[in-house]
Amino acid sequence: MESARRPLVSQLWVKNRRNEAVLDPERPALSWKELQPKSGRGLCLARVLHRARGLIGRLTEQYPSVCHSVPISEIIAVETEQKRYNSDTWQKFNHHAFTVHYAQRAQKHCWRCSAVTFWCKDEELCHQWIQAIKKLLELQTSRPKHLLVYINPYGGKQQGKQIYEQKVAPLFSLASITTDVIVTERANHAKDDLFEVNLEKYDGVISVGGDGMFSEVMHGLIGRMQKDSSIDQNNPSAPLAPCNLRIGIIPAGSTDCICYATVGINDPVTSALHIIIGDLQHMDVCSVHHNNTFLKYSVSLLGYGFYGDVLKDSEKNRWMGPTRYDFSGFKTFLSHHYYEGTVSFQQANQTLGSPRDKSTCQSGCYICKQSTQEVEEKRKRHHYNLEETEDDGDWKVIRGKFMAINAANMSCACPRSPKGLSPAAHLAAGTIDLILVRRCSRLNFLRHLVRHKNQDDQFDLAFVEVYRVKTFLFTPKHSENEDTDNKDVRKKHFNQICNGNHSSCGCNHVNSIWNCDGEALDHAAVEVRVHCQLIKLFARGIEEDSKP
Ligand SMILES: CCCCCCCCCCCCC/C=C/[C@@H](O)[C@H](COP(=O)(O)O)NC(=O)CCCCCCCCCCCCCCC
Ligand SMILES: Nc1ncnc2c1ncn2[C@@H]1O[C@H](COP(=O)(O)OP(=O)(O)O)[C@@H](O)[C@H]1O
Ligand SMILES: [Ca+2]
Repeated sequence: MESARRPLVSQLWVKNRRNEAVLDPERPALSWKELQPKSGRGLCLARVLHRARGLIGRLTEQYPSVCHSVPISEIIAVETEQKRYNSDTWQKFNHHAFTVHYAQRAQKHCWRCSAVTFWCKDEELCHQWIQAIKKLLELQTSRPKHLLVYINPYGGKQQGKQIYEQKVAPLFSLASITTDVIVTERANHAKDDLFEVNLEKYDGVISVGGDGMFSEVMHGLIGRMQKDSSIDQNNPSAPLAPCNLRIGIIPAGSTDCICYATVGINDPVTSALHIIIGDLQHMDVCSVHHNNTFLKYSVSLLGYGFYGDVLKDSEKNRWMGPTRYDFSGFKTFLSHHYYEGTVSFQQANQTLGSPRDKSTCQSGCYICKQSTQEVEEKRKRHHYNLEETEDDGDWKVIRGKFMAINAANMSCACPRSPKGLSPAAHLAAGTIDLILVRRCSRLNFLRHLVRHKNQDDQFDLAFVEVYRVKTFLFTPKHSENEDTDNKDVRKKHFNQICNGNHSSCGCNHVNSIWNCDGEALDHAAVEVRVHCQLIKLFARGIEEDSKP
């Protein structure tokens, strides 16, 4: 037992160079460092070059005695080397080699699967190393072994199936992860399936597609949990049962903001590696109700006005792929609509930070960690039927004319806006950032939009307000029935680019619609409530310094 904790230290060869390799179960990490060749026994060209490099390095103080180190938690697999090296190396080491595959940070937030082959002088040493690494890998208990995968073949650029088969499946198989793969045949296929399937045999569910596909998987899992726990989703104040299965996202959609904002990049290989090593990121979920009827859950953006109109117009042009949003965004910008209504909300406790904070939510975020403890205590109290002591503040009511009402449950960072709609929003603090953009000129609205692309503060404008809240209500000024009936009111909302036939401008509504993670809601009047850390993802949040 004692020997299992001692480091394994051996001389192994990497690319024909002698290295000292150390497998330290205490750290726990695998490291290797090139050893300088011994003097004497003649001078071969390699040795001369090596010495010269050492000398130059010492003179310039950059001798490359690089020590490579890989945490065990980031090793993907270890395998006996098959014959793929030139026969010289193969002969020299009598065929004894093993290869370690590991996750390596490439560019910012982008991970790649790298491999290093260690050559051993004898078979026993080779076997000892492979067994020692495998033993440490077995201790990585958070890694998934069996996954259920849903692929939307029509998301984004319709590449979901190819992305999964070419970039992800080979990595899963290298890591000995087994999968049941379902290519969806219709909308809601994944969601409906998750209500029926035996989930006990899986360690996680993977969504291959965009935010809409993720939303389907999430609705399936959350809905199934509530059904199994006899919780009525129509009750807006019911404490929901959390989902134990983690969800993984392989980005293959149009915005992929849930992936981008939880991993830092929308890259299928990076996401696959986070899944394999069993990362964990808790995430808040908003429930949306209308008149005590459950409508939907949201994790990224709930947007009324501008983003609702963009969505409505873009659905007609799905054939354009992700470009549909830019096209409809441009059209919606020109149509320049505002909507009247009342927003009421309770501001969150100040310990949960502010949307104007300069620091952002990152891996190991202390505000989210604090919420983890609170949510655990709250669930315990609920389990033992103890009373809740909510100290939420007063309700604030704002009546007005809005260009946009955006509720960001996370930063909503995506390739279109790398810092997102609310750069300081938290992934798991149990809060939503409510952004109100009041009626303003086209130029001012453009100024606000442009700030999503640059470093300027998009909230530092007189017509923009932002609040950190736990719950909010929205009531449109005009009743929802009017929307389809009252043509006179519609006319009041014409503007210079709308010629009155409305077929192209999409402005024939007194009310806008809610864009809920890219899906349209059927009602404008909504009650929204955040459920702290309801779901878990195979991710780790944004790493501060993720350079190689
Ligand atoms: C002048 C440049 C202005 C650029 C403004 C970019 C703002 C981008 C904010 C993005 C927020 C994204 C929130 C994410 C929501 C997603 O869950 C959801 C679903 O994703 P899925 O398709 O993967 O399933 N996606 C969406 O609803 C798409 C929202 C995209 C909106 C793009 C708006 C482009 C606006 C362009 C205005 C151009 C004005 C030019 C005037 C000269
Ligand atoms: N096989 C399918 N056929 C049609 N629609 C589907 C299918 N599978 C999933 N969907 C639906 O497609 C919509 C968009 O999916 P998503 O993955 O978000 O792509 P995008 O990012 O391009 O919008 C979602 O509403 C999802 O429910
Ligand atoms: Ca979508």
